[in-house]
Amino acid sequence: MAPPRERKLAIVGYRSVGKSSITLQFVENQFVESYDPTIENTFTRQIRLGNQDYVLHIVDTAGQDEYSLFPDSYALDIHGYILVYSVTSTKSFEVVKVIHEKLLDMIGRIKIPLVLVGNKTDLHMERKVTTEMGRNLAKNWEATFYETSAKHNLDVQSIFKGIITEVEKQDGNAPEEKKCFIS
Ligand SMILES: Nc1nc2c(ncn2[C@@H]2O[C@H](COP(=O)(O)OP(=O)(O)OP(=O)(O)O)[C@@H](O)[C@H]2O)c(=O)[nH]1
Repeated sequence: MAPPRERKLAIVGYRSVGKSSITLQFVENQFVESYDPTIENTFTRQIRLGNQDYVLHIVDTAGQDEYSLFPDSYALDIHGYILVYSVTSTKSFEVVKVIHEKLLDMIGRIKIPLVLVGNKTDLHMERKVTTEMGRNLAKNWEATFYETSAKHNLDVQSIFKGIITEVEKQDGNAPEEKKCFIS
């Protein structure tokens, strides 16, 4: 079997949308109710997609707003981006659009491997951003769209499977098989 491919992913979005919670669910199968703002952490986890192993380095970034300067380092060695908003926050949905613009500007390419994620779907009563709105935005970007609940571990794994597929596509290696085995 081919040696594992190392891929570095950045998870970005407005404050408190669940970036750390998604990362923690994926890497450690845990959910924490309390909120502790992130500065920056990198987590590592291995997954298998088709016949290929991947070592994923996930950079859990600090929450941004529309005025934040996007750190230059996020343009350098990142293979793919996970853009997250919360379905309970219109503001976070607006901010994710600004972040997308900044990313395109900074990287200087129209197409970069990214996925769009609407998190906190378990908070039905507090929902402000409809599935349709998220889907339309992703369609504009030609990106894959997921709605997730980090709390209930709903579709969290799909995000990582999806972003790897995007990274491979843009490297010109479409994975033979879409199945994802988590090891
Ligand atoms: N109900 C619910 N709460 C969530 C979910 N994901 C995260 N939270 C809560 O939302 C708060 C913020 O979550 P974090 O994962 O710290 O958010 P973050 O985007 O990393 O925040 P920053 O570090 O400020 O950027 C915490 O209290 C979490 O418990 C979810 O899917 N459902």
